[in-house]
Amino acid sequence: MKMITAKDYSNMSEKAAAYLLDKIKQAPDLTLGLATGGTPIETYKCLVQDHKKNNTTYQHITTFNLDEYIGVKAEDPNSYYHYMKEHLFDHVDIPKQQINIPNGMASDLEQECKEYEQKIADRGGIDLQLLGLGSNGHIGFNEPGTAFDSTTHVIELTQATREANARFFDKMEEVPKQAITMGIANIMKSREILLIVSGEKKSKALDRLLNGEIDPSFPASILKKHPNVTIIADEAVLKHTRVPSTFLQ
Ligand SMILES: N[C@@H]1[C@@H](O)[C@H](O)[C@@H](COP(=O)(O)O)O[C@@H]1O
Repeated sequence: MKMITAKDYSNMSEKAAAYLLDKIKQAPDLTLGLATGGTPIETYKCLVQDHKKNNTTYQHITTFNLDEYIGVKAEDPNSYYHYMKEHLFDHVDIPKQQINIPNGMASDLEQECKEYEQKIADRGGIDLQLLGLGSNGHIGFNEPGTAFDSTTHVIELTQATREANARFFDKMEEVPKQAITMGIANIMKSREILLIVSGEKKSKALDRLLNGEIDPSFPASILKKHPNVTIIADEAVLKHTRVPSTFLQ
């Protein structure tokens, strides 16, 4: 794993977007794994600004989102489908048929997971996966205890995750209890991973990732076994994180 440091959230977002754009320019038919949550919002904003200014094209890009809430309609402002349209897809030239997000309204969720797996496989896997870090170490919605060899599956969200995401909803009761998420094996199979982490509240999690044991009780810990992970972290998170010197470029 290597670490790129950023001054603050904006600077982290600019660096993350520049990193992604560099890869997109090198391989315009890239298969990108995308994340939601608060952390990537400004990264997407930078991609949109770049698209407007420099015309970087997404015509041949294929995307796979990590996860989606179960029981939230696509048009609901809290669906990850809606989030992606709002923050990225409606503002760049990616063809709709190249966008993949699990369908949390599918009547047969097991079948939906299988089909999502197949779509990823048919595309030849993910080239570059963008990741955020949950405070409890979740990646995608792979909560603590999720098997490292898991593939796309239905997950019960922990109370901590529901509380962390409650800020996007009107009431706590509206926060879904389940989601579909790519598994840890899917994430680990991506050829490259870009993990973005910002803010003091993520210090404990980043510290555990960098210094703790590799253990399913902290799903992100498996990233240490991936051969090509880049972390972009801002000063606020790094202030209370012990960074082993081997991680610094
Ligand atoms: N499912 C998402 C993850 O993909 C995200 O990376 C993580 C961190 O979220 P945030 O960036 O809002 O801190 O939790 C969310 O619940």
